[in-house]
Amino acid sequence: MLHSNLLRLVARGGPKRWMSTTTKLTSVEVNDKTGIATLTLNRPPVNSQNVQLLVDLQSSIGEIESNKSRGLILTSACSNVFSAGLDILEMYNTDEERLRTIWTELQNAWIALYGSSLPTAAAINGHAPAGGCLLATACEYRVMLPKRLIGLNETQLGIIAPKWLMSGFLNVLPQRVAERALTQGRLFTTEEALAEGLVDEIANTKEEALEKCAAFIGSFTKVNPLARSLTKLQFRAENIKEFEKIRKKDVEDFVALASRPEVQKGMGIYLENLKKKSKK
Ligand SMILES: CC/C=C\C/C=C\CCCC/C=C/C(=O)SCCNC(=O)CCNC(=O)[C@H](O)C(C)(C)COP(=O)(O)OP(=O)(O)OC[C@H]1O[C@@H](n2cnc3c(N)ncnc32)[C@H](O)[C@@H]1OP(=O)(O)O
Repeated sequence: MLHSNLLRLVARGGPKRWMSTTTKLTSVEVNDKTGIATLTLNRPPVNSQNVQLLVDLQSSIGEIESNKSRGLILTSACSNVFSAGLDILEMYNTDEERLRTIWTELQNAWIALYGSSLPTAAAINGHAPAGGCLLATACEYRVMLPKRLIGLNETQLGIIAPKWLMSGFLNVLPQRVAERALTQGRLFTTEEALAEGLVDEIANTKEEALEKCAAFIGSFTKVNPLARSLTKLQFRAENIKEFEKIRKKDVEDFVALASRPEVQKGMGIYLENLKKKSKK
């Protein structure tokens, strides 16, 4: 009781310490009382994942791990979007080297989060399609605001999510639900996501979502951290091993796919539609 009251107090603006951070598109704040770090994605308007955001994310995860925080909460500074996934503008009309860098940094960011030994939770305070869902499902626990969308919608864009990118999704959904959702490119509403187990709780505000994430991380207070992390990593080891085997080839596969004229044309149309929609 005392512990959860403390977490609530702290999440509402109790004593906080800003850590020195050299990154710009992510920030890290460690709560002095709980030792829990909040990692905020800060690339308005939609936290689309360009190379810089992905590099900053890795650097912030590294910073949190080396500062021995008790856990990591991933959230967004954007008011209605957790992350819109990969920055399509960066993948459009570019050269192979840039595509290679984008994909390598996405892989690096995913493995840093998925393979983190710390307890991790996502406070999903907005939509989380594609790469946004990837980051959320790399965490161990998800709390989401109502009436937002989450899922891997790649097939809707005519593209295929590789196996490693589905790992987190497959960790939390029954195979049958995951297969159907992935083939349909389905985006779940928060309420549907809760019913299927894609998210663990719903919160009405970002503050409440942070509180619930902190309570999840607080649930490990009495568990030996080494035993906890080794147990977590045992569950994830197979996916990580499979990923390591194919990661180089996966970069080349992505570059080949994303450079295809018809895929580039599709991206152009998708971007145009996004822009038209946002002007309405
Ligand atoms: C397409 C990739 C092709 C080939 C690669 C091949 C295979 C590899 C597998 C790839 C695996 C991962 C893929 C991805 O992550 S791709 C990205 C998929 N993301 C989406 O489909 C989401 C698109 N965005 C939205 O649906 C909405 O923006 C969202 C998130 C629901 C928020 O809605 P809203 O708050 O109303 O905001 P707007 O739509 O008005 O957007 C504001 C502004 O942002 C621009 N924008 C949105 N999303 C992206 C994006 N992902 N990349 C770049 N830019 C984006 C949007 O155009 C608006 O711009 P404006 O200039 O008009 O203000």
